[in-house]
Amino acid sequence: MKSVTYIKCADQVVTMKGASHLPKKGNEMSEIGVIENGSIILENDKISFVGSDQEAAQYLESLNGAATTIEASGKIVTPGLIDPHTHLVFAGSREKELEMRLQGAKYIDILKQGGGILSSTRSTREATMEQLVEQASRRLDRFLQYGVTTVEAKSGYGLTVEDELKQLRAAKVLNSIHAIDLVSTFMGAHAIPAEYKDNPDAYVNLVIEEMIPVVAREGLAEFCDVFCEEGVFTVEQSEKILEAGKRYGLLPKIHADEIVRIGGAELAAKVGAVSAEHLLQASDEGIQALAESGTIAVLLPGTAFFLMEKPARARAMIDAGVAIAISTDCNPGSSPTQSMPFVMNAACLMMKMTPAEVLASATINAAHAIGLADRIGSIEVGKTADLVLFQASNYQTLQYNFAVNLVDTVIKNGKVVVQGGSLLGNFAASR
Ligand SMILES: N=CN[C@@H](CCC(=O)O)C(=O)O
Ligand SMILES: [Zn+2]
Repeated sequence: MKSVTYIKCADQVVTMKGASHLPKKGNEMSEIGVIENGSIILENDKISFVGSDQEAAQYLESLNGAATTIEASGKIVTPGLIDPHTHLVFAGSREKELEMRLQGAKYIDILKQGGGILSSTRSTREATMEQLVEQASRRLDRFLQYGVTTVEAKSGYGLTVEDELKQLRAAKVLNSIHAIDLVSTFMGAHAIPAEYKDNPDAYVNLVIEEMIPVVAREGLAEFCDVFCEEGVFTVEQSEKILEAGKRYGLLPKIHADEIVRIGGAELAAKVGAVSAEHLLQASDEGIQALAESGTIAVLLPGTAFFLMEKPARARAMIDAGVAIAISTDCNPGSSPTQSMPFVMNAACLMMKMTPAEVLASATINAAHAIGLADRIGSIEVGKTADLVLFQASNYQTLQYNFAVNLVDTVIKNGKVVVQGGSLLGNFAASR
């Protein structure tokens, strides 16, 4: 039987209407399609009506059947938040590195000394796939409570064929058991593993010749990502890996210009990357190149916060016409958080993005960054019913009342999965 849900008279419905073909850039990022006193009707897992409450009542009558009503007065409704960049599946934690960094150690030097990503690689290699699923599903529960309904997840803590596959298979299991939808990215080029320290090119060959073909053959990822960084993968190595991924149908993404400006943004444009991530050090030329290639800048202000660095130049990017998405970068070393709302606050308060731009970055533009904008990221008829009801009477409050979780209700595929801020267990991970 068809289920009908009537979300009645929200103070605001933030629709993000009209950007399913191309991401919002420049001034478009401020056009977020707010309907005052708006209502939404869901039929099964799809949105079938968005508009004024009066029109909604008429539409409901035409359906001629019972509907479940969710009173939304005193709340706003947005599309489900989308996190387009996480390293969700890993074992272990690295709080000692925070202490080291507070005493002056640099994030990249900890990696060069065999810690950092390589420390998480050791723990992840030791874990079974079931243990990875168990640990990541708890993180997904938290994402859901923060209003996130879709998450991209990268591999990159295995760094052997088998361990990379183990991480990607864990993500596949999570996608099938958890309410949150996952999109997978292969990131075997996340670090040079210790056993290849003296022969990084041999590891690049392993990624290209063995890892990429098997990941593609097993259908375990949609995207291929590389940590293009001084002391990690060079621009040349990164290009080879991303081009190899493209030959196997894996769309390129790139961790670019995070710590040292080595031309990662320019490379992203050159290979036609879907997105370039981090970009703290991106040059004016790099930003211009991203604008021209239509590559989305996925900015990670929570990472800049946690690494105590200056964030990316979001305003310069918006002025140049680059489309921006934002993300938690959830990972054990540089951003151990699942809080999209906090990251949204950081985007506003550290990068001076307006509340409207922030919401566009966390919804429709994030959907574009993971290739799903035809299905999610906006509240439009025909789209998947992924929605968040926040305890707020206008969208600006989400950035004003900072570091507070204002999520009241989360609807995923037309079903309520968070109510009154609490997970409804039967929809969360089945553990
Ligand atoms: N910078 C590279 N990769 C991750 C961090 C991974 C880690 O430190 O474990 C990032 O995006 O921040
Ligand atoms: Zn990352």
